[in-house]
Amino acid sequence: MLRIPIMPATATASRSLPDLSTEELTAWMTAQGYKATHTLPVLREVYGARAGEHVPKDRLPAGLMEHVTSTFPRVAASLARRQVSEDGTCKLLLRLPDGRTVESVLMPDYHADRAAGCISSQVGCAMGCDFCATTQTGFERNLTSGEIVEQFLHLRREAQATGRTLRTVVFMGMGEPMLNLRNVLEAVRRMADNKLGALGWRQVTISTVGIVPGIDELTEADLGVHLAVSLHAPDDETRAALLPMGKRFAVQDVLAAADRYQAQSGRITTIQYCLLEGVNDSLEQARELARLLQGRRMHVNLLRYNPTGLSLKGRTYAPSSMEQTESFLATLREHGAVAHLRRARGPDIDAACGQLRRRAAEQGGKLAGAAS
Ligand SMILES: C[S@@+](CC[C@H](N)C(=O)[O-])C[C@H]1O[C@@H](n2cnc3c(N)ncnc32)[C@H](O)[C@@H]1O
Ligand code: SF4
Repeated sequence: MLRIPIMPATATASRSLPDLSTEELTAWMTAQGYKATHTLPVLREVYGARAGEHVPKDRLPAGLMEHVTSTFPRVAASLARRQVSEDGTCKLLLRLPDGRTVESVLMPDYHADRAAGCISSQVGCAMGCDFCATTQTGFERNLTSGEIVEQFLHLRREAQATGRTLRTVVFMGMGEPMLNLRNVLEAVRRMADNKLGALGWRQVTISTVGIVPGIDELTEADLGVHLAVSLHAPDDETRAALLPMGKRFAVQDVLAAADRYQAQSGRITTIQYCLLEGVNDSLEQARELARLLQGRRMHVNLLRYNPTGLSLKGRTYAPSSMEQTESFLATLREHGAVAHLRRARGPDIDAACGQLRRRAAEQGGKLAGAAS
């Protein structure tokens, strides 16, 4: 099987606790004279749903947590910027130990006590999708598994501060998760391992621009997370004009890989479709999309486009009108597709992925991380 090359994560100087694998933490603890059986309670204390509460203190030797966290901090990333929208969406810009920055977003749920988190897998992105702000500053590096998990911990703290529980995590922030799959899966294991008690597998969604070997590796990994595929057009020509990866992987091949994932995991695949005026929002395209999805266990998530200024190719995209959006949705449904319109989040802040980071860079003179 064709394997995608795994771009190595650049190691950062300091290591936080989320950066350590269970085996690494166990090795350190036993070298310090603690029992290997104390690893799990320590990890539960850090990642558990009610971190710090549900592990009775007397099950850990006195001073162990302090010893661990003074050696390996709970988080190494610091908060560089925070934007809160009128709708409660909260966008964080986190500064990594090497000075680079990534975005993570907390989105309140319809349930007043729940929230969803959107996290990044890479600093920047190499995929060059024409309407996405993330890729405009290029690709800098993969995030380590710890840096991914730390976003989850930051968002969970934000959620807790507003009386919410972080219930789901989607990899829809900066970067293409399939090109950093080893670290993404390692992070997912730490966030969603039942033994650690933070989330469940089905509370995690990995979104991809449609890297077929990556989807197949996810199938092999057999974790039972949800898969989202960013399709954005039903035909290869329109898709390839928007997403360069569309030239490499045809629509039918991407959907066939998603079928394989669905057959193995039992999970319904989400098809992400960002409506761009005059580009991919005709009713004929809606009919074609519905035809493609016939007989497949997939549902369409229509996204409102967040304008981001000039595109990579120097184009200016506009979101489809509400009228056209509703007609597109109705046409999909009339032709048998299961489809929903995703609520626009944080329209009054830099809601599009990559925007806050870009603005911070413009205001700060240069991109964080380029400081060296
Ligand atoms: C930022 S990507 C990250 C995950 C992965 N790289 C992917 O493409 O699926 C998450 C989703 O946001 C969409 N997106 C990117 N820029 C957007 C924008 N300006 N407005 C609305 N959606 C956007 C992408 O097409 C994709 O469906
Ligand atoms: S849409 Fe996804 S794959 Fe495309 S440039 Fe943005 S982050 Fe990268």
